[in-house]
Amino acid sequence: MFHASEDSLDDLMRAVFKQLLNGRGNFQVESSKGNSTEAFGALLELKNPRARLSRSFSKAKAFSPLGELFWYLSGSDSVDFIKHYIPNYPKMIKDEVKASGAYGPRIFGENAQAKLDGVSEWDRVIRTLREREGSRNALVQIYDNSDAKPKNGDKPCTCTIQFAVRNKQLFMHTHMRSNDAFFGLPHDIFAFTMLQEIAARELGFGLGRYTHSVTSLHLYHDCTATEDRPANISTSGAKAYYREGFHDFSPMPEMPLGSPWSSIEHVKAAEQKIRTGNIDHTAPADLDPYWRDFIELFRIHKIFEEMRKRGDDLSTERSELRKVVKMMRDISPTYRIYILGRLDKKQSPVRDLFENLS
Ligand SMILES: O=c1ccn([C@H]2C[C@H](O)[C@@H](COP(=O)(O)O)O2)c(=O)[nH]1
Repeated sequence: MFHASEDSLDDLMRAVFKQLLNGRGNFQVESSKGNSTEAFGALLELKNPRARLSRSFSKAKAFSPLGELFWYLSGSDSVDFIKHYIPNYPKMIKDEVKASGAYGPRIFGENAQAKLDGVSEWDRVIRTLREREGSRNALVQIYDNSDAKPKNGDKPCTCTIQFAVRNKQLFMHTHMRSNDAFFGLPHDIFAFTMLQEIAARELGFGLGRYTHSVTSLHLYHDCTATEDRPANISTSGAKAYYREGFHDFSPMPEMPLGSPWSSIEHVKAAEQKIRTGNIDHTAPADLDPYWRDFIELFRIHKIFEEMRKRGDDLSTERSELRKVVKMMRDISPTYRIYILGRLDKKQSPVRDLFENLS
């Protein structure tokens, strides 16, 4: 069995890549999604669940995990929604319209209606822990037996998410049947630890540790694109990441105290407006900066997406980039590296535009 317990997502990924690139006892597995090296039976622990974003040169991504989180919170199974943040999604699940394995509807109800009515699986878990802090029943089952039946359907990789209160702190444990160490793992840990912090705030407990068990934790071998699947650069990517050495440690800001759900509703509404074209949509004035930052990041992502679709050259100064610089001044410096990562900022004038940020 492989296990690792670390302070940050980067330290955890480093331990996982070390095992999958050079460790003992791994399996070589052939699957329809490509050949991979697998650690069978893995247990990971993130001691500081707020250190959930990579600060590395090659894996520092915030936009796609944040987009995926709000896809879950919206209870959506729309491929159109998630492909705005993860363009390869339709190819990965082989469906252009509906992600049948989407987690959001299973946790919060379709389009989060059950959450709005207070009858979702999430609400049941929260009630369970309110009634009895020591409960071992506060879990949501995501993978269902019926998922095994559709032949080519998108099957959830997550089996259960479970919460528990210990020493007045909210702990969370996720079990996954299958986890892609390079692309899936950082997204999954980000989303699940955010759900953990949301539940901790809703219940009024501190944030405990996050644990994550996986039956098949695997690293795909590099391969070129075929008609059926996109190219994969996981193994060379993991090697490049490993060569970077240790990364700086910078946890995300703490979520404001109190139930976060009214703020989440504001961000959900804003995300939808921005994604569907209203790029200038701004947050309500009284929204806490923690949540306002997410809205600004969604706006910045939309600006970059529009530029990418038009094929704009990101090394020249343009009005959209000046707008991004202006927005960056008002959001937490934690997120700057993710924004800079979207630029070809090595040359002036873009370099000067972003370096003069105070
Ligand atoms: O939240 C998710 C969803 C999917 N996957 C990866 C795991 C597998 O590489 C692939 C799904 O393939 P199967 O296990 O269904 O064959 O997607 C994840 O890592 N995390």
